[in-house]
Amino acid sequence: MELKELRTQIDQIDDRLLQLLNERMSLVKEVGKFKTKNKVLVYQPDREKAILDRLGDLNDGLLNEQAIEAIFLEIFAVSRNIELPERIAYLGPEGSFTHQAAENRFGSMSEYLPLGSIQAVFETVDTHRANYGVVPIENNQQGVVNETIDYLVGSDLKIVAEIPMSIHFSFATKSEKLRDITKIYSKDIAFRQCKKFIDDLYGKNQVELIPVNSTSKAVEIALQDSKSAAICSHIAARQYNLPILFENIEDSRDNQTRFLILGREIIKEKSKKDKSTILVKLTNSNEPGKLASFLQDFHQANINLTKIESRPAKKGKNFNYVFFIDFDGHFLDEHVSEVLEKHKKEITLLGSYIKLC
Ligand SMILES: O=C(O)C(=O)C[C@]1(C(=O)O)C=C[C@@H](O)C=C1
Repeated sequence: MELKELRTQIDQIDDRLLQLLNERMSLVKEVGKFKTKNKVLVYQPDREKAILDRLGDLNDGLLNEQAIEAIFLEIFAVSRNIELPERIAYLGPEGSFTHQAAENRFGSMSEYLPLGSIQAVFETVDTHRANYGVVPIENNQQGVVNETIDYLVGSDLKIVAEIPMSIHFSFATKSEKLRDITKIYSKDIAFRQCKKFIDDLYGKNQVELIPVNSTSKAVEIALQDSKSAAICSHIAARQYNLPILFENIEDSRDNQTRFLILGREIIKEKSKKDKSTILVKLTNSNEPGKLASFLQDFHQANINLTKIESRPAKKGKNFNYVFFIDFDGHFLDEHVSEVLEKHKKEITLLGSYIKLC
């Protein structure tokens, strides 16, 4: 078939796609009216996941799972904005990996607020200046982000979803010849994680590695100096239109960060596979066996604990601790609700949400 004919057919399909998308959005608008009237949350991650799963099972064409997900996450984001414009606060700066995680989930239609600290993200959601907040909670190479746990302990915000994201670095530069590059800018940690790539490309000592505060800053500098490059997130390079020469240059493919989406209300709908997060402040926690007997109740109810972190309670003179616990199951599951009820004085439920990792 001639190119012209192929393009005519593509145009016809695009016309149909547009019409179908608009039909979809009319229905979404009705859903929005229902939700406003009945005070139901706009963001329903379990419903989105169910749609993706259904489409994945149905699919027998050229699109792979990631492509379907990317297209539909963008459609959901547009839908949510039609229902109610969303404003997302995240730990900045722009172009950070948290920004990338937020955009992956909330799409390009939402309004984004880059903030300078995890505390500011909590405050902004708490005071209704944003609908949701996105913060990192742990990295599989470097452990938990204590600051996030500490603010979860001190705030009324809830966890509405988790976003696991593989951390990939890109090599971006204006230079057309690799051998012209004399300086590479990035965060310290990024140099460490891309050491093999840099050594392979430049050998030892042929290029100066200059650490800066954020990978977005690295991009800004590399944009000014065509004899330099930045090691950065994909989103940062794209934002400043700095050409990416190599993608996924990190030494280890296992580098994953988990982010949390924070909201003001707990998600009540269950999905096929949920997890929950609770905070536990044991009364008389110094009594021997207190923690063990508390955990035993979970074990007896057949609840699988997947994480337990302890943080200083920061109250009183003693060494008291708050436990941050993740387990499989939803707070509405009978076997879970019984244990939560038994320990209701000691437990604060932070949320039940779809388990993605
Ligand atoms: O089903 C809903 O509750 C909707 O609001 C519709 C829709 C969608 O576009 O399919 C949009 C947002 C929700 O997060 C889930 C699904």
